[in-house]
Amino acid sequence: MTAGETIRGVLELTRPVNVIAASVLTFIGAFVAGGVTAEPIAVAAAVGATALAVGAGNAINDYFDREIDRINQPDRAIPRGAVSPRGALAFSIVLFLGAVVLALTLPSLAIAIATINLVALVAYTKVFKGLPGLGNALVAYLVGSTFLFGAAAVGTVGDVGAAAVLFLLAAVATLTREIIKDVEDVEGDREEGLNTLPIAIGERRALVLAIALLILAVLASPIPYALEYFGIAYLLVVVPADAIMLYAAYESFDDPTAGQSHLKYGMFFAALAFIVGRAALAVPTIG
Ligand SMILES: CC(C)=CCC/C(C)=C/CC/C(C)=C/CC/C(C)=C/COC[C@H](O)COP(=O)(O)O
Ligand SMILES: CC(C)=CCC/C(C)=C/CC/C(C)=C/CC/C(C)=C/COP(=O)(O)OP(=O)(O)O
Ligand SMILES: [Mg+2]
Repeated sequence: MTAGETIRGVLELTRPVNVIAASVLTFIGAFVAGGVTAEPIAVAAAVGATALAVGAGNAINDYFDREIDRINQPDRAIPRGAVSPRGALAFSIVLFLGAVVLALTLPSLAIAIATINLVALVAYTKVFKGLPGLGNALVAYLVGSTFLFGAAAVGTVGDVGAAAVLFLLAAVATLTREIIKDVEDVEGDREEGLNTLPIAIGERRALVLAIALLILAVLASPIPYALEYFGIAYLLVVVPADAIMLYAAYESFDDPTAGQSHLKYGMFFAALAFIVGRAALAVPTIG
C-alpha cells in the first residue's frame, strides 16, 4: 500500500461530502438565527466542531463496521486494506478530541448539544445501530441537531421555531434515507446479527414506513415560507427538491441503492433551499 493510497483511505474514512454537508447545516443554523456577522468566530468554531465530529463519527463507524463492510461495502478503506483498523480508530479519536476543543469555546447550550452528539456518535454503531429504528432515529436526530447547534453557537437559538422546523424537516428526511439504507444493507446486517428495522418488520413494510415519513416532511416543507422564516425563493427551490426526494423514495422499492443515493441529492438540494430562502429575506425585492 503506497503512502498516497493510505492518505486517500484516511480521508475517505471521514466521508468528506457528509462532513461538508453537515457543516453547511450548522452554518445555516447560525445564519437563520441571525448570528453570522455578530459572532463569526463562534460560527467558525461550531462549523469546525461539526466537521471534526462528523469525520470522527464516520471513521469510528467504519472501524466498528469493518466485518460487516467486508460483505456490504468491500471497497471501503478498511476492508480493502488502505487503512488498518487501529489506524482508523486512532484517527477517529484525534478528530473527536479536536471537536471537543472547538466545542468548549462555545456557549453552554452549544456545548451541551455537542456533548450529547459526540457521545451518540461513539455509541451509535455498537449500541443503537442494531436496534430496530432506534439507530435510524439517532442519526436523524444528529443531522437535525446541526441547525440547533449552529443557532446555539451564536448565543441564541433565535426564533426557536425556525431552528425547530428545520430540525424536523432534516431529521424526518434523514430517517427516511436511513431506513432505505438499511434495506440496502440487509444481507450484511443479517450476517452480523443486527436486528435493523427491515429485518425486524420486513423490507417492504420498512420502505412503506420510509416513504410515508417523507410524504409528511414534504407536506410540511412549505411551513418555513408560511411562517415567514424564508422568502418566496425558498419555495422555488424546495418544491423541485421535494419532487426529487419523493421520486427517490419511490425508486427505492425496486432499487434501494439508487433510491438512497438520489434521495441524498434531493436532501442537499433542500438544504440549498434553506440558504436561498433565508438569503432572499435580506433582499426585499425577492423576499
Ligand atoms: C422535506 C425537506 C425540505 C427536508 C429537508 C432535508 C434536508 C435539508 C436534509 C439534510 C441532509 C443533509 C445535508 C445531511 C448532511 C449529510 C449527513 C451527515 C448525512 C447523515 O449521514 C449518515 C448516513 O448514513 C451516511 O451514509 P452515506 O451518506 O451513504 O455515507
Ligand atoms: C453538531 C455536532 C457536534 C455533531 C453533528 C454530528 C452529525 C451531523 C452526524 C451526522 C450523522 C453521522 C455522521 C453519523 C455517524 C454514523 C454513521 C456513519 C451512520 C451510518 O452508518 P451505517 O448505519 O453503518 O451505514 P453505512 O456505514 O453503510 O453508511
Ligand atoms: Mg457503517
